[in-house]
Amino acid sequence: MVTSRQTGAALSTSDLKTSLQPDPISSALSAHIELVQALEQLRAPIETFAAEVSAAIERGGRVFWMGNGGSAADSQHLAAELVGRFERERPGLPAIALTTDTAVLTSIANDYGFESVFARQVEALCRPGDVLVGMSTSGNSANVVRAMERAERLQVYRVGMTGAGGGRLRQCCELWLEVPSANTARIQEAQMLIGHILCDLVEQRAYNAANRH
Ligand SMILES: O=C(CO)[C@@H](O)[C@H](O)[C@H](O)[C@H](O)COP(=O)(O)O
Ligand SMILES: [Zn+2]
Repeated sequence: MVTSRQTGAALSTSDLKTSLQPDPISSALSAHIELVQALEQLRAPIETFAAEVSAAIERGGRVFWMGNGGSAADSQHLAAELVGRFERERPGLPAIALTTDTAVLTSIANDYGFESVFARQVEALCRPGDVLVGMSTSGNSANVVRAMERAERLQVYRVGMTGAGGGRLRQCCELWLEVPSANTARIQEAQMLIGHILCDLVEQRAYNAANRH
């Protein structure tokens, strides 16, 4: 069996199909465009996502991001947009990616196992009223699921961003954003678009608050 992940999940039929396409460029572009158009159906959950993140920040909370592989990079990218700047000048916003500190990640993985790398950080850093965002294409990464379960006990607002179906992550988050695709790369592209829209909405609110007279 062809496997692609640490989780041992088999490559999906659509992943395999993509590698056999006679015109991979056109097929990737068409699949991307079709998926982006389908994101209109996520308008309401995206608005809720932005409202929850803004409300958490306004009450002194923080937004934490986590994920594996491409989703780790995406977590860092989105945290950076909020701490630094997206498109407007406004105060820095408190966002933290749980994927960055190699000493913390390796000590937890070495002493407790890789499945605990995010959960242990959630236990140490998250407080009631914070937001935790889990980015996963399968929804089945054990370290992300375990961290969400830990966050529930801490009264942290939990957002799951997944591909079609949502895997195990769907069950343990309060807000679920489902990108309707089974192709890992296409899901990640759509998740970054959702993330950038979120940054725009949250930043706009922070900008308005900072410039109110
Ligand atoms: O970026 C890619 C594939 O596009 C990979 O690095 C991918 O993120 C890794 O295989 C992850 O381990 C997949 O985890 P998940 O999205 O199922 O939670
Ligand atoms: Zn990728």
